[in-house]
Amino acid sequence: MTEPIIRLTNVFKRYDDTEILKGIDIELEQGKFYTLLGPSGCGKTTILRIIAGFTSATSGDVYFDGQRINDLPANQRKVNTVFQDYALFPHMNVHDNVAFGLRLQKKFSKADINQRVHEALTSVRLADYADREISELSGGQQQRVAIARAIVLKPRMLLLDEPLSALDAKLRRDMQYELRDLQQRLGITFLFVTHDQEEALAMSDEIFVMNAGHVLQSGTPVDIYDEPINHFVADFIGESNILTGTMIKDHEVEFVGKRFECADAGMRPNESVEVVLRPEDLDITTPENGKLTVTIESQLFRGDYHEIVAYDSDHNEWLIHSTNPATAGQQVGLTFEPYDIHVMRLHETEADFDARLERYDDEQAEVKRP
Ligand SMILES: Nc1ncnc2c1ncn2[C@@H]1O[C@H](COP(=O)(O)OP(=O)(O)OP(=O)(O)O)[C@@H](O)[C@H]1O
Repeated sequence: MTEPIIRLTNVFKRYDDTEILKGIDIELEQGKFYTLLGPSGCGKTTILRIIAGFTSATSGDVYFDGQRINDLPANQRKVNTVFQDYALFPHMNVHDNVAFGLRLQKKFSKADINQRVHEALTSVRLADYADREISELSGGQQQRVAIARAIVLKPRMLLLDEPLSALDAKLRRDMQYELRDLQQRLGITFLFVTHDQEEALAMSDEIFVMNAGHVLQSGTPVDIYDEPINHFVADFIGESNILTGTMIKDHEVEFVGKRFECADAGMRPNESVEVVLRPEDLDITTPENGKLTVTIESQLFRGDYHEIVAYDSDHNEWLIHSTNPATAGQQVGLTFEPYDIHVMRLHETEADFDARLERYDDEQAEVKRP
């Protein structure tokens, strides 16, 4: 394997008596789109700041291309940051904002600077806006100037700290496509910070799900969505029905007093577990054709599905995205497939989880999604 562009090993960060990062190990490969995802205050920005060199790790190591860079000043690192508030200079026009970092380096001719600014503005589709004042731009355009200002320096890596949070929903979605497209065109590594799980799922090659100073799980959006490692991840990513259950034996789990075939394996017989079923993997049918009977509490029509809330005989609440409508008070059967059941151990580390999946991968293939 080629050397990762960034490697953090056992990174801790303490402010006064508070431990903000508690042993972060991450590796980022060249040319991929990575996202740090987690609730406010979990330490995402602190990781960016350590990589950028704006703050240092209390302990642990930071490598860039295999070289330890803990003590390298920020301005000598081949990374640039796009901040949440853009941090543009309001008294300069678009061209001068983008040219600022190049001029500061004092090694480029005027013609070089003009050429590079033009290229950067073209990349973000603002080539015609070079002479505009910042105050004459929309929020989305200002965001693109901030990105142009970062990429004009030709960094090997771009750090993006919640860059879309100030935009309205429609613009935010457009910018998600644009950023993803830009990353692929430039071929440089992006490390993107967000607390928005939909944004992370839509944009990333790989996501690091964080909580309280730890990376809980890393993987592709599909891996994390389909195989959340624990309750926090299952709850944070997408919508979930999470139930307590018992793993009877490999490929057989019990919940709500019934036993079901499932894909999971590698737990102790009769081990207590949690079971995740995604609302979109459930549908409703007649009670006799269902795997479980539930009573409908309410429903909302959402355009392409009916969002149903129901309760089972153990009083667990179920969220169902059904293709069929239902009426409050009605008893219906729930349908789902063995591969829609995701079983989680109660206290499993990511390393143990990965090892278990690898061990049981062949067996899982038997009941996996076709
Ligand atoms: N300079 C500092 N001094 C003391 N505490 C700090 C400092 N910088 C950050 N913190 C604390 O560290 C914790 C993590 O902050 P960080 O900005 O990394 O979180 P985050 O996950 O990026 O959250 P958000 O999405 O709200 O920005 C927070 O509790 C914050 O108050």
